[in-house]
Amino acid sequence: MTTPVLLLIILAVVVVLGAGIALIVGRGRKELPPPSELDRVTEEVIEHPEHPEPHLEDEEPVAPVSTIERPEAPQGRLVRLRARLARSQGSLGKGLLAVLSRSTLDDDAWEELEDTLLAADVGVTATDELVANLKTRVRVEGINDPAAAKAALREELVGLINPSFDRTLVDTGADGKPGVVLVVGVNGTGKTTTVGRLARVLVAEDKTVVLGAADTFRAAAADQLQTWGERVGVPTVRGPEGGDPASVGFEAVQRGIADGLDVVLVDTAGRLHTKSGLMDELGKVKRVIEKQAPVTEVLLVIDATTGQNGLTQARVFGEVVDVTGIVLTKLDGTAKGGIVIAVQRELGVPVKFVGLGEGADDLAPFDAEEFVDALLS
Ligand SMILES: Nc1nc2c(ncn2[C@@H]2O[C@H](COP(=O)(O)OP(=O)(O)OP(=O)(O)O)[C@@H](O)[C@H]2O)c(=O)[nH]1
Repeated sequence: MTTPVLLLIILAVVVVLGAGIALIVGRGRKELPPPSELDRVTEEVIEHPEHPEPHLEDEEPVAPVSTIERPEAPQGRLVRLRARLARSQGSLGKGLLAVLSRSTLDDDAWEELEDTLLAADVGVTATDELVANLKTRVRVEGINDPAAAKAALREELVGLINPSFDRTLVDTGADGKPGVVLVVGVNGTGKTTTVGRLARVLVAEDKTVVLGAADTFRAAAADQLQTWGERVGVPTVRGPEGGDPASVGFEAVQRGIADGLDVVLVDTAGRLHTKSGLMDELGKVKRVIEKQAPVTEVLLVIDATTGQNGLTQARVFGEVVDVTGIVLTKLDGTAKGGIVIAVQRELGVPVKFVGLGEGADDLAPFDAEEFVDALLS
């Protein structure tokens, strides 16, 4: 072999080897996050050593929602939902009115009234109170016609639901910080749905919002929340599946402060009130969030169809996180609207919203008089 040919072969081998090495090195580099991302993660670990897990927003993107919706305006929503409430609680109202429209209110009639109230989950003490008050009024005021009896029943029911409770959502923060709303409850009560619907209510009021997906048990839950947000153009802060929920709450509020937003809505994982470890974790979520800004509202979501169990949940959650308002969901799926009275008594805090269907705007602010009127319509 001549020297030029030998040189050519050596040159070709060097070129091929060089290209191969460059390819391998290039692939290795691709797997590292960009330097700016690494810096951010490192900073977070240094800043919050108690939550060492890095949190990347929108880490697992879900399919983007193409158009941003305009949520239903409050007025139209109320008219529509009032009718639905009347339909769902119709049998309770009819039952009560049927008893009161009798020509004589004898012991049997009072007993029947009592049974109807108990069957609607009003609770024993509230039922006893209502029946005793009505009996007295019938006697003292000489009520002897159905219309007057209905008016007295209306007043007594409104009184039991306590119209003086302030039922406005406390979503305004102090010192230029956002309002922070923490949404808690047992599994499947409708927490994520409620956060999504509240975001829509706030967007319809022209407020700026960020969502915190502190349900890190299931990636699907964070996806679900993110989709709710995307539908109305609201961002979601989320963490890795199985990560620290307190960290996600902390970061969501941090984001709310940094971006000068009005409200941070934090969704939490469903937890059984009987599991003390999970309840402790919830207490921690609130404490960690409050390193950034005070939680202005803790909403406990209760499924109206769960009856007595809902009351036990209310008691235990109330002990751990100072519940300030109740959201009663699935009221469309039960005629046991009396739970409104029972749960307020149990916790001493107002029902602020009721869920009346599976639609995106099927959440209504609760109002004592409207509720009773719908019941007795
Ligand atoms: N009929 C009716 N269904 C509702 C209402 N609110 C929520 N739901 C339904 O209840 C189911 C559970 O809702 P989610 O929001 O996923 O409940 P969650 O509490 O976040 O559930 P976990 O994260 O598993 O604890 C969904 O199918 C909702 O559509 C309501 O007011 N009426």
